[in-house]
Amino acid sequence: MTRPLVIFDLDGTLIDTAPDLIDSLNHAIAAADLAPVTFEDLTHLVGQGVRIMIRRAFALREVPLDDQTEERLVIRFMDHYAAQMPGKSRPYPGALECMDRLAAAGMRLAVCTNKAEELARPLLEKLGLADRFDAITGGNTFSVRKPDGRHILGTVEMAGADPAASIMIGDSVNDILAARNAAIPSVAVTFGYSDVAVETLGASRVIASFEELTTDLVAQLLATSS
Ligand SMILES: O=C(O)COP(=O)(O)O
Ligand SMILES: [Mg+2]
Repeated sequence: MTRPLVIFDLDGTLIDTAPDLIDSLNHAIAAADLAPVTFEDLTHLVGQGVRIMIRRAFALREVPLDDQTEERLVIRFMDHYAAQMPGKSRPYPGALECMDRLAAAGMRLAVCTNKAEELARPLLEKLGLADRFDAITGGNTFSVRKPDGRHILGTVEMAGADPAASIMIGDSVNDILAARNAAIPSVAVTFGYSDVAVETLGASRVIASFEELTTDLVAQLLATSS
């Protein structure tokens, strides 16, 4: 049997990056005199990478944003974020044990994030996690990104895995839609950065902690989808 591939979203799923995202976003937008954002704001801003996060912060404050300022603030964010990595970002409780358990059962792991690959990869390296994954793809790895299903399918291909033996774990609508568009099962976590209740996203399953992500659950979701 093909070894299953468990694909994790990064921000708000595998790693709690919110404190650093908020710090770097506030550092960037302060240069344009925008008021700082909070965690509650972040759940509406995050999900489509840095550029969209900055655009949404300006929209939130109802301040117009020209292309030149946008470019400058994207660089300001990226520089600040990269300089302090891994900062306060840590895997969610139970994430390491979960990955250990799945790997011990012969399952393979990948990351499919809308975070820029040049931020995602070093973050995982600095946390000592990068070697666990057969593929790490970001929002700029392909010409499309989540919710486009091809972001997931490209990740599966890069990992040398089979879409029919793959599942996606995520915290936001992008992850669950991307999984649906790739025709693979999905698991939504309740502890991430969704701006809506994850129960409404149509995931195959909802979990409140990584303890619930067992090898049995993965096997069960793959069996019912094939
Ligand atoms: O950084 C973002 O905007 C989204 O990242 P994620 O896809 O890992 O949640
Ligand atoms: Mg996420």
